[in-house]
Amino acid sequence: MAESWAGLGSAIASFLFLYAMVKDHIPFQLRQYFANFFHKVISFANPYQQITIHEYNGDYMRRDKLYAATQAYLSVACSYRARKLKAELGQESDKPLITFDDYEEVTDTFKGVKVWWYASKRVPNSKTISFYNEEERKYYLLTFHKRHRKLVEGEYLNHILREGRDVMTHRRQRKLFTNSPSRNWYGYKSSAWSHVAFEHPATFDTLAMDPKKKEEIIDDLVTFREGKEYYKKIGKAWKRGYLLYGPPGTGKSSMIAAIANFLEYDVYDLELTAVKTNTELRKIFIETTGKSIIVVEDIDCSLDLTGKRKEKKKEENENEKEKMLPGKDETDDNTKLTLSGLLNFIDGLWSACGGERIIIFTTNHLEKLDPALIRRGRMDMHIEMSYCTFEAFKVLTKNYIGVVEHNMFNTIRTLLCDVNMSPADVAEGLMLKKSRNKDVGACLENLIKVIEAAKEEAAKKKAEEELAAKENEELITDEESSVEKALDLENSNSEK
Ligand SMILES: Nc1ncnc2c1ncn2[C@@H]1O[C@H](COP(=O)(O)OP(=O)(O)OP(=O)(O)O)[C@@H](O)[C@H]1O
Repeated sequence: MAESWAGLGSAIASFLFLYAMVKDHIPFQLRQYFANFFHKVISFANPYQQITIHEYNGDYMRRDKLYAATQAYLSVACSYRARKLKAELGQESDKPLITFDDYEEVTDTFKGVKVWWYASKRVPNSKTISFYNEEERKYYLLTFHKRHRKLVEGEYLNHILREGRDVMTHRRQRKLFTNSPSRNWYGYKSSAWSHVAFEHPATFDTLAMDPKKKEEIIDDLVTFREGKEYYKKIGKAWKRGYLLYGPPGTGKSSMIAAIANFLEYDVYDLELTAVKTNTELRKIFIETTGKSIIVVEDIDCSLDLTGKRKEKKKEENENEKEKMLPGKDETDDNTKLTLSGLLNFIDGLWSACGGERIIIFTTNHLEKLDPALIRRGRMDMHIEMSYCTFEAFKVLTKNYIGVVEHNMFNTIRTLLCDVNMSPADVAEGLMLKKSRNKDVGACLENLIKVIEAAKEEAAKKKAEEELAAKENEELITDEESSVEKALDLENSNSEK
């Protein structure tokens, strides 16, 4: 065997030597013909096939999406098998991406089939004087056996795309958008949204509320996140609306942050009072992306029951009321933002625009909202954020002072039943402060004082209200009796 390999080696060497000698005397076309012929022979004999995935294709300004997904996939799936690794921080990310270095090869196995990945780059030829400033062109080379071609093309590449996108979603720096118009650095392209990094720390663990209700919400979110096929099957847009209502300081904004962190979505904080027309609302919406939450906080302060803008003059409002009834304002698209514009936005355009979007309205006054705005189907889940219950209090003590049980808990439980305290007020009372020597007992004592003061304040307010109501009642009774007396006098005079 060794002899035959040695014979083949020397035959090739002799052939190459001869070829080098006569190469310059062979016409170019013939040389080309030989090159093609050898290439065919080698391809025929080689049982392996290769696919190249370039970082930049055609449009050099844009990174190829398959390349980016492959890089993300390989960083998680097989980079640990490489000897040399490299780390980089992408523009859209806040976590370094660890992948295998150039000229490294790793293997992957999909459905029992082994494939090879090789990272490489094409370095520009320094001898060539190029008009353009040529840069390195990176690429991945995927090698697999020819008999697995169908599996690789049909399933493996899709698998990489899907998994890679998931990895990118987890790693990306999430954003908080607000609809204050801005111009980006391209100059020619203006955007309806400006953004900052979304870094709110609230999670469902830090949220103080009834644990059962919390479970229900998490369950609903998970069902939504995994419901792509289901929504498709039932012919509904992949979207969900949540209405959060409750008094100030009960955690509505914290809940939005917790949802965004749980689903890893971006947040679009829509300031409706800054939107002038229905057309503008549509334009703003079209610029949002999937995997996002669109939030309208204090919806009752943005639009009133009939949809008229708060700041309009009274007499204008009278005319507008007519026009702004749902379904009547199609011609007004360019002149004002209306309730029906918002309803159309939720039902029509929003449904038509891609999937995986959540819309959240918050309000302190549920009773002020138009039922049409919050009916099921538009706002699928109504979530009440209530005053601090004992269960919610325990979540706060666990997070704020690290205790789940204490002999002062019973007193606090009784007090919380007697008075309406928002979780924000309770949280403030529990804050570990230097003045309290960061002592748990001192914090709880302080909280008891705060709740007692609130209780006293509430009792005082109630007494004042009762007194005012009584005085009002007496005033009405006095007025009624004087009117009656006046009538009696008038009647007796007329009888005379
Ligand atoms: N349920 C809660 N769980 C944990 N922390 C809470 C909760 N409610 C309020 N807080 C604390 O109080 C602060 C204010 O709460 P948040 O802004 O979420 O209330 P809100 O209901 O949105 O108030 P508003 O209606 O005034 O906007 C938060 O930063 C948080 O620290």
